[in-house]
Amino acid sequence: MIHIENLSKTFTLHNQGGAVLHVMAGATLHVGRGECVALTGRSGSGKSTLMRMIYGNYRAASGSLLVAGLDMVTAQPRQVIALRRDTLGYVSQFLRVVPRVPAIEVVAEPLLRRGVPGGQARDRAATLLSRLNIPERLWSLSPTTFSGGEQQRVNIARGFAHAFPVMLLDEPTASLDAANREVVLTLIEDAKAAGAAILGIFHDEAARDRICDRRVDVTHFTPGLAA
Ligand SMILES: Nc1ncnc2c1ncn2[C@@H]1O[C@H](COP(=O)(O)OP(=O)(O)OP(=O)(O)O)[C@@H](O)[C@H]1O
Repeated sequence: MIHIENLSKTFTLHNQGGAVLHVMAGATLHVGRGECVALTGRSGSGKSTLMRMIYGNYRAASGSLLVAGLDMVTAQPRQVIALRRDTLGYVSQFLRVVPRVPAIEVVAEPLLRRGVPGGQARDRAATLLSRLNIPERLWSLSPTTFSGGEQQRVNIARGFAHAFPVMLLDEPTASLDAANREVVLTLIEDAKAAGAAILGIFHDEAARDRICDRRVDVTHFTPGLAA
C-alpha cells in the first residue's frame, strides 16, 4: 500500500541565502496490507520528513512514492484530499483543536466528511471516546480546555474513527497511562488484523516490539549519516 523507491528530499532555505539542505536520499520502503512497520533512526535522521512526504505535506525532490496507487510526487491537491478522506489516515502527536467544536463532533468528523449518517458517525465516536476513557460529561465540550492526555486521546479516537486502509502514526502511545496505552495498542492491532498498512514512529520500544513486524532505519537514507 506504501511503495517508496529511491526517494530524495531537499529543503531550500529562501530566507538564508537560498541554502539547499539535502536531508534524504535513496529512501526505499514498502508497507503491505496488514503490516506494521516502524521508522527508527536518531533524532534529525528524517523520520518526520518521510512521514510528511507520504502524507503529501512535503513534496519529494526525486524518486517514486505511491500510496494506494497514487503517485504522491506528481499528485494534484484534489487527489491528495480524496486520498486523505478515504484511504490515508494520520494520527499526529497533538490534536489541532478547532475552537467551539465539541469533542464528539471532532471525533465523528472524518466519518461525516465521508458521508456516513450523523447518528451512525456519533455512535462510533461515542464508542471510541468511551474506550479511551474520556468521561461522557466532556463529550459535548470543546477539547480546547482538556488536559494534554485527554486531547491526545481525542486525537487518537478521531484518527481511528474511519478504518483507513493506510495509517501513519506519530508516537501514538507517548505520554499515555498504562490503561489507555493498552487501548491504543489494541486499536492498532485491530486495524492491522482488518488489513490496514501501518507506518509509525514509536519511541515506546515495548509498543514497537509488540505491534511492528519490521523496522526501517531512516539513518540509512540520511546523506552523510548513511551506515
Ligand atoms: N521545513 C524544514 N525546513 C528545513 N529543514 C527541515 C525542515 N523539516 C526538517 N528539516 C531538516 O530535515 C532533517 C530531518 O528532520 P526530521 O524532523 O525529519 O527528523 P526526525 O528523524 O523526525 O527527528 P526527531 O526524532 O528529532 O523528531 C533535519 O536536519 C531537519 O533540520
